[in-house]
Amino acid sequence: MGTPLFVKVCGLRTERDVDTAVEAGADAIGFVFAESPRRIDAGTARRLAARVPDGVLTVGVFRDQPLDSVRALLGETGMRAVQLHGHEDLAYFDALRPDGRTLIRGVAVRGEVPRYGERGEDVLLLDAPVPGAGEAWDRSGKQLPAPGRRWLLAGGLDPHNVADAVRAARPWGVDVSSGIETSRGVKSPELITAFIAAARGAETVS
Ligand SMILES: O=C(O)c1ccccc1N[C@@H]1O[C@H](COP(=O)(O)O)[C@@H](O)[C@H]1O
Repeated sequence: MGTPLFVKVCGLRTERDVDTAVEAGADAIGFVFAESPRRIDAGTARRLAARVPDGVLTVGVFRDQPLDSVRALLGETGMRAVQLHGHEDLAYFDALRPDGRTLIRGVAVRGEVPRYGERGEDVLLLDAPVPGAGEAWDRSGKQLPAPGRRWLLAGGLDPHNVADAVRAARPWGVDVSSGIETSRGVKSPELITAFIAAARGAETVS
């Protein structure tokens, strides 16, 4: 058996959805602070994050926001990881590194796939050109990160396609938002559970 697939579910906004994700075995739960229909305020994030057990990563998602406000929100909400999904440069990543949080670099893949580690990130997240839009990106002919690299596949995944996507791309993990929603920003407990089960199911196929 290989390394277990890392499963992140993103854009959760209610206690019910957080509890469902934890019970279903999510490895990470994303809370969006970037401009988005899924955006939540600091108080809500702090309350939701307090329900997440230690073994599950809480991830604050940001996009091209001032470093000071990102730092303040991370501290206030107790997030254990930060996902930077915009044009944040190496200096921006370097400034956050001493805080000791897991650094996730979200990249909208348009042309070539960026190499793992260019910002010193712990995890590289490869996403569609419009983050959180539920669109897949064209992976054909693309040089994906080497096996063993910590990278997440995202963009248009759902309970029906995640297993095939994992078998084809062989990522270290997966991330989903739209594919576990009934309408934009509204998560479905059934879809959260189905997604995590389907992703885990893909691990058993060699
Ligand atoms: O979800 C959002 O609204 C969002 C906003 C800003 C940056 C990232 C965002 N989400 C990320 O988008 C992918 C999943 O997208 P989808 O499954 O195709 O809807 C994932 O990395 C989220 O963290």
